[in-house]
Amino acid sequence: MSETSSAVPANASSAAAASRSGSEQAIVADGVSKCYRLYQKPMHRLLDSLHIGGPRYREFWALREVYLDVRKGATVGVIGENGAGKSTLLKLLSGVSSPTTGSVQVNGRVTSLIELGAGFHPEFSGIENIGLACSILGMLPDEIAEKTPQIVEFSELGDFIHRPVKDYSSGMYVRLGFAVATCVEPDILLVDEALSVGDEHFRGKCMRRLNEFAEGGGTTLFVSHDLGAVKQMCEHVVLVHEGRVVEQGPAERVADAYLKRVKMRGNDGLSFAARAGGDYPQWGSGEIAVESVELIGPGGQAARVFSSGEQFTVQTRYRVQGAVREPVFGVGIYRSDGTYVNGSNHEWRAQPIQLTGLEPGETGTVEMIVGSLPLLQGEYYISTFLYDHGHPTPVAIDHRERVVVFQVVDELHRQHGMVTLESDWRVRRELAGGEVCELESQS
Ligand SMILES: Nc1ncnc2c1ncn2[C@@H]1O[C@H](COP(=O)(O)OP(=O)(O)OP(=O)(O)O)[C@@H](O)[C@H]1O
Repeated sequence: MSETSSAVPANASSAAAASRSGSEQAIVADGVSKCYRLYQKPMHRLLDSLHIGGPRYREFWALREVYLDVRKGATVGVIGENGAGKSTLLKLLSGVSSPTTGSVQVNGRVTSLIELGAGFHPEFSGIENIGLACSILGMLPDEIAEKTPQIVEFSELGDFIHRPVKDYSSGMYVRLGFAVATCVEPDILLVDEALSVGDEHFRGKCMRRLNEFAEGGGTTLFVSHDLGAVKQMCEHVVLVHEGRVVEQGPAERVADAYLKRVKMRGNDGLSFAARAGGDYPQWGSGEIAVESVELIGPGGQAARVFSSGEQFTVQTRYRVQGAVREPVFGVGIYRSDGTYVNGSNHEWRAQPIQLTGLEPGETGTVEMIVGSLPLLQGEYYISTFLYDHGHPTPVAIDHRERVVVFQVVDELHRQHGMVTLESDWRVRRELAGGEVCELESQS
Protein backbone atom coordinates (compact mmCIF):
# COMPACT_ATOMS: atom_id res chain seq x y z
CA MET A 1 0.00 0.00 0.00
CA SER A 2 1.20 3.42 -0.84
CA GLU A 3 2.05 5.79 2.00
CA THR A 4 3.16 8.51 -0.30
CA SER A 5 2.41 9.70 -3.74
CA SER A 6 3.90 11.79 -6.41
CA ALA A 7 3.20 13.22 -9.78
CA VAL A 8 6.02 12.24 -12.06
CA PRO A 9 6.56 12.44 -15.81
CA ALA A 10 7.32 9.47 -17.99
CA ASN A 11 11.00 9.10 -18.63
CA ALA A 12 12.47 10.59 -21.73
CA SER A 13 13.21 7.33 -23.48
CA SER A 14 9.71 5.93 -23.18
CA ALA A 15 8.19 9.25 -24.27
CA ALA A 16 10.47 9.24 -27.30
CA ALA A 17 9.59 5.64 -28.13
CA ALA A 18 5.93 6.47 -27.85
CA SER A 19 6.09 9.53 -30.05
CA ARG A 20 7.71 7.31 -32.66
CA SER A 21 4.93 4.74 -32.33
CA GLY A 22 2.16 7.35 -32.86
CA SER A 23 -0.38 4.56 -32.50
CA GLU A 24 -3.79 4.18 -30.94
CA GLN A 25 -2.04 2.45 -28.06
CA ALA A 26 -1.45 4.44 -24.90
CA ILE A 27 0.86 1.85 -23.31
CA VAL A 28 2.71 -1.05 -24.82
CA ALA A 29 4.88 -3.32 -22.69
CA ASP A 30 6.84 -5.70 -24.84
CA GLY A 31 8.17 -8.69 -22.92
CA VAL A 32 9.13 -6.60 -19.93
CA SER A 33 11.09 -8.18 -17.08
CA LYS A 34 12.57 -6.63 -13.98
CA CYS A 35 15.34 -8.19 -11.95
CA TYR A 36 16.33 -6.76 -8.57
CA ARG A 37 19.67 -7.48 -7.00
CA LEU A 38 19.29 -8.62 -3.43
CA TYR A 39 22.20 -8.08 -1.10
CA GLN A 40 22.44 -9.60 2.36
CA LYS A 41 24.40 -6.64 3.72
CA PRO A 42 24.65 -3.01 2.57
CA MET A 43 28.42 -3.45 2.59
CA HIS A 44 28.12 -6.09 -0.16
CA ARG A 45 26.32 -3.58 -2.37
CA LEU A 46 29.07 -1.04 -1.76
CA LEU A 47 31.84 -3.57 -2.54
CA ASP A 48 30.05 -4.60 -5.74
CA SER A 49 29.64 -1.00 -6.83
CA LEU A 50 33.39 -0.57 -6.39
CA HIS A 51 34.00 -3.82 -8.31
CA ILE A 52 35.92 -5.31 -5.40
CA GLY A 53 35.75 -9.10 -5.59
CA GLY A 54 33.06 -11.17 -7.28
CA PRO A 55 29.32 -10.36 -7.34
CA ARG A 56 27.64 -10.76 -3.93
CA TYR A 57 24.02 -10.43 -4.88
CA ARG A 58 21.17 -12.81 -5.48
CA GLU A 59 18.88 -12.12 -8.43
CA PHE A 60 15.17 -11.68 -7.87
CA TRP A 61 12.88 -11.42 -10.88
CA ALA A 62 9.94 -9.27 -9.75
CA LEU A 63 8.45 -9.27 -13.26
CA ARG A 64 8.92 -11.73 -16.07
CA GLU A 65 8.00 -11.38 -19.74
CA VAL A 66 5.04 -9.06 -19.33
CA TYR A 67 3.15 -8.06 -22.46
CA LEU A 68 0.57 -5.30 -22.19
CA ASP A 69 -1.32 -3.45 -24.82
CA VAL A 70 -3.49 -0.66 -23.45
CA ARG A 71 -5.42 1.34 -26.00
CA LYS A 72 -6.02 5.04 -25.56
CA GLY A 73 -9.05 5.79 -23.41
CA ALA A 74 -9.09 2.40 -21.64
CA THR A 75 -9.31 1.94 -17.88
CA VAL A 76 -7.36 -1.15 -16.96
CA GLY A 77 -7.19 -2.71 -13.51
CA VAL A 78 -4.14 -4.54 -12.20
CA ILE A 79 -4.77 -7.02 -9.40
CA GLY A 80 -2.81 -9.70 -7.59
CA GLU A 81 -1.55 -10.76 -4.21
CA ASN A 82 1.01 -8.86 -2.13
CA GLY A 83 4.37 -8.96 -3.80
CA ALA A 84 2.96 -10.10 -7.15
CA GLY A 85 4.75 -7.30 -9.03
CA LYS A 86 1.95 -4.78 -9.59
CA SER A 87 3.81 -1.73 -8.25
CA THR A 88 6.95 -2.79 -10.08
CA LEU A 89 4.95 -2.81 -13.30
CA LEU A 90 3.62 0.69 -12.65
CA LYS A 91 7.09 1.96 -11.83
CA LEU A 92 8.36 0.66 -15.16
CA LEU A 93 5.47 2.27 -17.02
CA SER A 94 5.93 5.61 -15.26
CA GLY A 95 9.64 5.59 -16.01
CA VAL A 96 10.61 5.66 -12.35
CA SER A 97 12.44 2.41 -12.90
CA SER A 98 13.70 0.80 -16.10
CA PRO A 99 13.16 -2.76 -17.28
CA THR A 100 15.99 -5.28 -17.16
CA THR A 101 14.84 -6.73 -20.46
CA GLY A 102 12.02 -5.84 -22.85
CA SER A 103 10.71 -2.39 -23.63
CA VAL A 104 7.97 -0.01 -22.60
CA GLN A 105 6.25 2.51 -24.85
CA VAL A 106 4.09 5.21 -23.36
CA ASN A 107 2.20 7.47 -25.67
CA GLY A 108 1.36 10.76 -23.97
CA ARG A 109 1.87 12.68 -20.76
CA VAL A 110 1.84 10.37 -17.75
CA THR A 111 1.16 11.25 -14.17
CA SER A 112 1.26 8.69 -11.46
CA LEU A 113 0.23 8.19 -7.91
CA ILE A 114 2.62 5.51 -6.86
CA GLU A 115 4.71 4.56 -3.91
CA LEU A 116 7.91 6.50 -4.34
CA GLY A 117 8.67 8.21 -1.08
CA ALA A 118 10.50 10.76 -3.16
CA GLY A 119 7.54 12.48 -4.73
CA PHE A 120 7.10 15.78 -2.98
CA HIS A 121 9.90 17.65 -1.31
CA PRO A 122 9.27 17.19 2.45
CA GLU A 123 10.53 20.65 3.48
CA PHE A 124 8.46 22.49 0.87
CA SER A 125 4.89 23.52 1.51
CA GLY A 126 1.99 21.99 -0.38
CA ILE A 127 1.74 25.02 -2.61
CA GLU A 128 5.48 24.99 -3.37
CA ASN A 129 5.31 21.31 -4.21
CA ILE A 130 2.44 21.97 -6.60
CA GLY A 131 4.65 24.47 -8.48
CA LEU A 132 7.56 22.03 -8.46
CA ALA A 133 5.54 19.04 -9.67
CA CYS A 134 3.86 21.10 -12.41
CA SER A 135 7.14 22.44 -13.71
CA ILE A 136 8.64 18.91 -13.72
CA LEU A 137 5.65 17.97 -15.85
CA GLY A 138 6.70 20.65 -18.31
CA MET A 139 4.03 23.25 -17.56
CA LEU A 140 4.74 26.92 -18.16
CA PRO A 141 4.43 29.52 -15.34
CA ASP A 142 1.09 30.84 -16.73
CA GLU A 143 -0.33 27.35 -16.87
CA ILE A 144 0.87 26.60 -13.34
CA ALA A 145 -0.72 29.81 -12.05
CA GLU A 146 -4.00 28.82 -13.69
CA LYS A 147 -4.00 25.25 -12.38
CA THR A 148 -2.81 25.89 -8.83
CA PRO A 149 -6.16 27.15 -7.42
CA GLN A 150 -7.94 24.09 -8.90
CA ILE A 151 -5.39 21.76 -7.32
CA VAL A 152 -5.65 23.51 -3.95
CA GLU A 153 -9.43 23.37 -4.06
CA PHE A 154 -9.55 19.70 -4.99
CA SER A 155 -7.07 18.73 -2.26
CA GLU A 156 -9.28 20.29 0.48
CA LEU A 157 -6.17 20.90 2.55
CA GLY A 158 -7.23 24.35 3.75
CA ASP A 159 -4.43 26.20 5.53
CA PHE A 160 -2.28 23.06 5.49
CA ILE A 161 -1.44 23.91 1.90
CA HIS A 162 1.06 26.45 3.29
CA ARG A 163 2.64 23.96 5.73
CA PRO A 164 5.61 21.70 4.81
CA VAL A 165 4.38 18.37 3.45
CA LYS A 166 6.50 16.52 6.05
CA ASP A 167 3.75 17.55 8.51
CA TYR A 168 1.03 15.91 6.42
CA SER A 169 -0.70 12.66 7.31
CA SER A 170 -0.52 9.93 4.65
CA GLY A 171 -4.13 10.76 3.73
CA MET A 172 -3.29 14.46 3.23
CA TYR A 173 -0.25 13.55 1.18
CA VAL A 174 -2.34 11.39 -1.11
CA ARG A 175 -4.96 14.13 -1.43
CA LEU A 176 -2.35 16.54 -2.67
CA GLY A 177 -0.79 13.90 -4.93
CA PHE A 178 -4.14 12.95 -6.40
CA ALA A 179 -5.10 16.60 -6.94
CA VAL A 180 -1.85 17.35 -8.78
CA ALA A 181 -1.86 14.14 -10.80
CA THR A 182 -5.41 14.64 -12.06
CA CYS A 183 -5.62 18.45 -12.42
CA VAL A 184 -2.65 18.72 -14.78
CA GLU A 185 -4.61 17.05 -17.59
CA PRO A 186 -2.47 13.99 -18.19
CA ASP A 187 -3.16 11.58 -21.04
CA ILE A 188 -2.35 8.58 -18.89
CA LEU A 189 -2.89 8.21 -15.18
CA LEU A 190 -1.23 5.48 -13.13
CA VAL A 191 -2.90 4.93 -9.77
CA ASP A 192 -1.48 2.57 -7.17
CA GLU A 193 -3.69 1.95 -4.14
CA ALA A 194 -3.83 5.69 -3.52
CA LEU A 195 -7.53 5.55 -2.83
CA SER A 196 -7.18 3.20 0.10
CA VAL A 197 -5.75 6.07 2.14
CA GLY A 198 -8.15 8.77 3.16
CA ASP A 199 -11.76 9.02 4.13
CA GLU A 200 -14.91 7.92 2.36
CA HIS A 201 -15.75 11.46 1.23
CA PHE A 202 -12.42 11.94 -0.52
CA ARG A 203 -12.47 8.43 -1.90
CA GLY A 204 -15.85 9.11 -3.52
CA LYS A 205 -14.54 12.38 -4.92
CA CYS A 206 -11.48 10.62 -6.38
CA MET A 207 -13.65 7.94 -7.95
CA ARG A 208 -15.79 10.63 -9.60
CA ARG A 209 -12.66 12.39 -10.81
CA LEU A 210 -11.33 9.13 -12.26
CA ASN A 211 -14.64 8.53 -14.02
CA GLU A 212 -14.57 12.04 -15.49
CA PHE A 213 -11.01 11.47 -16.62
CA ALA A 214 -12.03 8.24 -18.35
CA GLU A 215 -15.10 9.86 -19.94
CA GLY A 216 -12.83 12.63 -21.27
CA GLY A 217 -10.79 10.00 -23.11
CA GLY A 218 -7.96 9.58 -20.57
CA THR A 219 -6.22 6.24 -20.09
CA THR A 220 -5.95 4.83 -16.58
CA LEU A 221 -4.04 1.95 -15.08
CA PHE A 222 -5.47 1.23 -11.69
CA VAL A 223 -3.68 -1.03 -9.21
CA SER A 224 -5.89 -1.97 -6.31
CA HIS A 225 -6.80 -4.65 -3.81
CA ASP A 226 -10.33 -3.24 -3.78
CA LEU A 227 -11.97 -5.62 -6.22
CA GLY A 228 -15.28 -3.77 -5.90
CA ALA A 229 -13.66 -0.54 -7.12
CA VAL A 230 -11.73 -2.38 -9.83
CA LYS A 231 -14.88 -4.00 -11.16
CA GLN A 232 -16.74 -0.71 -10.99
CA MET A 233 -14.07 1.27 -12.84
CA CYS A 234 -12.33 -1.07 -15.23
CA GLU A 235 -13.59 -2.93 -18.24
CA HIS A 236 -10.35 -4.88 -18.55
CA VAL A 237 -8.31 -6.39 -15.73
CA VAL A 238 -4.84 -7.90 -15.63
CA LEU A 239 -4.02 -10.49 -12.96
CA VAL A 240 -0.38 -10.59 -11.92
CA HIS A 241 0.94 -13.62 -10.05
CA GLU A 242 4.58 -14.12 -9.05
CA GLY A 243 5.74 -11.56 -11.58
CA ARG A 244 3.78 -12.91 -14.53
CA VAL A 245 0.50 -11.85 -16.10
CA VAL A 246 -1.45 -15.06 -15.61
CA GLU A 247 -4.83 -13.87 -16.79
CA GLN A 248 -6.39 -10.83 -18.43
CA GLY A 249 -9.82 -10.02 -19.77
CA PRO A 250 -13.20 -8.66 -18.66
CA ALA A 251 -13.08 -7.29 -15.09
CA GLU A 252 -15.74 -9.55 -13.62
CA ARG A 253 -14.18 -12.71 -15.00
CA VAL A 254 -10.60 -11.95 -13.98
CA ALA A 255 -11.56 -10.72 -10.49
CA ASP A 256 -13.53 -13.93 -9.93
CA ALA A 257 -10.69 -16.06 -11.23
CA TYR A 258 -8.40 -14.33 -8.74
CA LEU A 259 -10.74 -14.93 -5.81
CA LYS A 260 -11.20 -18.57 -6.72
CA ARG A 261 -7.44 -19.04 -6.86
CA VAL A 262 -7.08 -17.45 -3.43
CA LYS A 263 -9.97 -19.42 -1.97
CA MET A 264 -8.55 -22.71 -3.21
CA ARG A 265 -5.35 -21.91 -1.37
CA GLY A 266 -7.19 -21.17 1.87
CA ASN A 267 -7.30 -17.36 1.72
CA ASP A 268 -3.56 -17.01 2.28
CA GLY A 269 -2.02 -14.04 0.59
CA LEU A 270 -5.26 -12.23 -0.07
CA SER A 271 -4.95 -8.56 0.58
CA PHE A 272 -7.78 -6.23 0.97
CA ALA A 273 -7.91 -2.54 0.44
CA ALA A 274 -7.04 -0.93 3.76
CA ARG A 275 -10.62 -0.06 4.34
CA ALA A 276 -11.48 -2.21 7.30
CA GLY A 277 -10.99 -0.95 10.82
CA GLY A 278 -8.56 1.85 11.58
CA ASP A 279 -10.03 5.03 10.21
CA TYR A 280 -13.66 3.98 10.50
CA PRO A 281 -15.93 5.37 13.18
CA GLN A 282 -16.23 3.60 16.48
CA TRP A 283 -18.02 4.84 19.54
CA GLY A 284 -19.66 3.73 22.77
CA SER A 285 -19.53 3.88 26.55
CA GLY A 286 -16.99 1.02 26.71
CA GLU A 287 -18.33 -1.16 29.57
CA ILE A 288 -17.80 -4.11 27.25
CA ALA A 289 -15.00 -4.05 24.68
CA VAL A 290 -15.12 -5.92 21.40
CA GLU A 291 -11.65 -7.45 21.25
CA SER A 292 -11.84 -9.11 17.86
CA VAL A 293 -14.23 -9.92 15.06
CA GLU A 294 -13.44 -13.00 12.98
CA LEU A 295 -15.19 -14.53 10.00
CA ILE A 296 -15.18 -18.32 10.14
CA GLY A 297 -15.65 -20.67 7.20
CA PRO A 298 -17.45 -24.03 7.13
CA GLY A 299 -14.37 -25.94 8.28
CA GLY A 300 -14.01 -23.75 11.39
CA GLN A 301 -11.05 -21.80 9.99
CA ALA A 302 -10.78 -18.01 9.72
CA ALA A 303 -11.62 -16.91 6.18
CA ARG A 304 -12.13 -13.82 4.07
CA VAL A 305 -13.49 -15.43 0.91
CA PHE A 306 -16.75 -17.37 1.00
CA SER A 307 -18.84 -19.12 -1.60
CA SER A 308 -22.53 -18.42 -1.96
CA GLY A 309 -24.43 -21.07 -0.05
CA GLU A 310 -21.60 -21.90 2.32
CA GLN A 311 -21.71 -21.67 6.12
CA PHE A 312 -20.64 -18.24 7.34
CA THR A 313 -19.99 -17.30 10.96
CA VAL A 314 -19.23 -13.91 12.47
CA GLN A 315 -17.46 -14.45 15.77
CA THR A 316 -17.11 -11.53 18.18
CA ARG A 317 -14.81 -11.83 21.17
CA TYR A 318 -15.63 -9.55 24.10
CA ARG A 319 -14.29 -8.47 27.45
CA VAL A 320 -16.51 -7.03 30.19
CA GLN A 321 -15.04 -3.98 31.89
CA GLY A 322 -17.99 -2.46 33.74
CA ALA A 323 -21.63 -2.99 34.66
CA VAL A 324 -24.21 -3.16 31.86
CA ARG A 325 -27.94 -3.79 32.16
CA GLU A 326 -28.85 -5.68 29.00
CA PRO A 327 -26.11 -5.96 26.40
CA VAL A 328 -27.10 -7.00 22.90
CA PHE A 329 -24.59 -7.89 20.20
CA GLY A 330 -25.58 -7.14 16.62
CA VAL A 331 -24.01 -7.54 13.20
CA GLY A 332 -24.59 -5.43 10.10
CA ILE A 333 -23.63 -6.64 6.65
CA TYR A 334 -23.03 -4.09 3.89
CA ARG A 335 -22.04 -4.33 0.26
CA SER A 336 -18.82 -2.45 -0.60
CA ASP A 337 -20.81 0.48 -2.02
CA GLY A 338 -22.47 0.96 1.39
CA THR A 339 -25.79 -0.75 0.62
CA TYR A 340 -27.16 -2.13 3.89
CA VAL A 341 -27.79 -5.82 3.25
CA ASN A 342 -28.83 -7.07 6.66
CA GLY A 343 -28.80 -6.24 10.34
CA SER A 344 -29.64 -8.64 13.15
CA ASN A 345 -28.92 -9.44 16.77
CA HIS A 346 -29.53 -12.20 19.31
CA GLU A 347 -32.52 -10.43 20.86
CA TRP A 348 -34.73 -9.92 17.81
CA ARG A 349 -35.54 -13.60 17.57
CA ALA A 350 -38.35 -16.02 18.36
CA GLN A 351 -36.10 -17.37 21.14
CA PRO A 352 -33.98 -14.41 22.19
CA ILE A 353 -30.74 -14.85 24.08
CA GLN A 354 -30.72 -12.59 27.13
CA LEU A 355 -27.34 -11.63 28.52
CA THR A 356 -27.71 -10.46 32.10
CA GLY A 357 -25.38 -10.39 35.05
CA LEU A 358 -22.19 -9.93 33.07
CA GLU A 359 -19.40 -9.10 35.52
CA PRO A 360 -16.19 -7.16 34.92
CA GLY A 361 -13.41 -9.62 34.05
CA GLU A 362 -15.69 -11.92 32.05
CA THR A 363 -14.66 -12.68 28.48
CA GLY A 364 -16.42 -14.70 25.83
CA THR A 365 -17.53 -15.03 22.24
CA VAL A 366 -20.80 -14.32 20.48
CA GLU A 367 -21.39 -16.04 17.16
CA MET A 368 -23.84 -15.31 14.38
CA ILE A 369 -24.00 -18.46 12.28
CA VAL A 370 -25.52 -18.27 8.81
CA GLY A 371 -26.09 -21.85 7.63
CA SER A 372 -26.12 -20.97 3.95
CA LEU A 373 -24.78 -17.58 2.90
CA PRO A 374 -27.37 -16.06 0.58
CA LEU A 375 -25.05 -13.40 -0.87
CA LEU A 376 -23.88 -13.37 -4.45
CA GLN A 377 -20.42 -12.48 -5.65
CA GLY A 378 -18.99 -9.18 -4.56
CA GLU A 379 -17.19 -7.40 -1.78
CA TYR A 380 -18.99 -6.92 1.53
CA TYR A 381 -18.13 -5.67 4.97
CA ILE A 382 -19.25 -6.17 8.54
CA SER A 383 -20.05 -3.58 11.18
CA THR A 384 -20.65 -4.67 14.77
CA PHE A 385 -23.17 -3.08 17.10
CA LEU A 386 -23.00 -3.71 20.83
CA TYR A 387 -25.80 -1.80 22.56
CA ASP A 388 -27.34 -1.72 26.03
CA HIS A 389 -31.06 -2.36 25.53
CA GLY A 390 -31.80 -1.78 29.22
CA HIS A 391 -32.69 1.87 28.55
CA PRO A 392 -35.73 3.52 26.91
CA THR A 393 -33.62 3.74 23.73
CA PRO A 394 -30.58 1.50 23.24
CA VAL A 395 -27.26 3.06 24.29
CA ALA A 396 -24.07 2.28 22.36
CA ILE A 397 -21.50 0.30 24.36
CA ASP A 398 -19.17 -0.49 21.45
CA HIS A 399 -20.30 0.37 17.92
CA ARG A 400 -17.75 -0.33 15.17
CA GLU A 401 -18.20 0.53 11.53
CA ARG A 402 -16.59 -1.59 8.84
CA VAL A 403 -14.57 -3.98 10.99
CA VAL A 404 -13.97 -6.75 8.46
CA VAL A 405 -14.11 -6.85 4.68
CA PHE A 406 -14.89 -10.12 2.93
CA GLN A 407 -15.49 -11.40 -0.57
CA VAL A 408 -18.13 -13.72 -1.88
CA VAL A 409 -17.63 -15.84 -4.95
CA ASP A 410 -20.49 -17.51 -6.68
CA GLU A 411 -19.15 -20.85 -7.82
CA LEU A 412 -22.34 -21.71 -9.64
CA HIS A 413 -22.78 -18.48 -11.58
CA ARG A 414 -26.48 -19.09 -11.81
CA GLN A 415 -27.86 -15.80 -10.53
CA HIS A 416 -26.97 -12.15 -10.71
CA GLY A 417 -27.41 -9.31 -8.20
CA MET A 418 -26.78 -9.26 -4.49
CA VAL A 419 -28.73 -12.14 -2.94
CA THR A 420 -29.65 -15.64 -3.92
CA LEU A 421 -33.35 -16.40 -4.16
CA GLU A 422 -34.80 -19.85 -4.05
CA SER A 423 -37.32 -19.88 -6.86
CA ASP A 424 -39.46 -22.28 -8.86
CA TRP A 425 -40.18 -21.58 -12.51
CA ARG A 426 -43.27 -22.57 -14.40
CA VAL A 427 -44.04 -22.19 -18.11
CA ARG A 428 -47.45 -22.83 -19.63
CA ARG A 429 -47.38 -23.11 -23.39
CA GLU A 430 -50.68 -22.80 -25.24
CA LEU A 431 -49.77 -24.24 -28.59
CA ALA A 432 -51.37 -23.08 -31.84
CA GLY A 433 -53.18 -26.44 -32.18
CA GLY A 434 -54.95 -25.89 -28.85
CA GLU A 435 -52.71 -28.25 -26.92
CA VAL A 436 -51.38 -27.09 -23.54
CA CYS A 437 -47.86 -27.95 -22.41
CA GLU A 438 -46.70 -27.23 -18.86
CA LEU A 439 -43.06 -27.17 -17.83
CA GLU A 440 -41.73 -26.78 -14.32
CA SER A 441 -38.33 -26.33 -12.82
CA GLN A 442 -37.60 -26.36 -9.11
CA SER A 443 -34.49 -24.88 -7.58
N1 LIG B 1 13.66 -2.17 -4.93
C1 LIG B 1 13.47 -3.46 -4.74
N2 LIG B 1 14.49 -4.29 -4.45
C2 LIG B 1 14.31 -5.61 -4.26
N3 LIG B 1 13.11 -6.22 -4.34
C3 LIG B 1 12.05 -5.46 -4.62
C4 LIG B 1 12.16 -4.04 -4.83
N4 LIG B 1 10.92 -3.54 -5.08
C5 LIG B 1 10.09 -4.59 -5.03
N5 LIG B 1 10.75 -5.73 -4.75
C6 LIG B 1 10.19 -7.08 -4.64
O1 LIG B 1 9.54 -7.36 -5.84
C7 LIG B 1 8.34 -8.09 -5.60
C8 LIG B 1 7.18 -7.35 -6.23
O2 LIG B 1 6.95 -6.16 -5.48
P1 LIG B 1 5.77 -5.15 -5.83
O3 LIG B 1 5.86 -4.02 -4.88
O4 LIG B 1 5.80 -4.85 -7.28
O5 LIG B 1 4.51 -6.05 -5.52
P2 LIG B 1 2.97 -5.61 -5.46
O6 LIG B 1 2.22 -6.61 -6.29
O7 LIG B 1 2.83 -4.19 -5.81
O8 LIG B 1 2.66 -5.88 -3.93
P3 LIG B 1 1.68 -5.11 -2.92
O9 LIG B 1 0.31 -5.51 -3.29
O10 LIG B 1 2.08 -5.68 -1.60
O11 LIG B 1 1.93 -3.63 -3.05
C9 LIG B 1 8.22 -8.25 -4.11
O12 LIG B 1 8.70 -9.53 -3.74
C10 LIG B 1 9.12 -7.18 -3.56
O13 LIG B 1 9.68 -7.57 -2.33
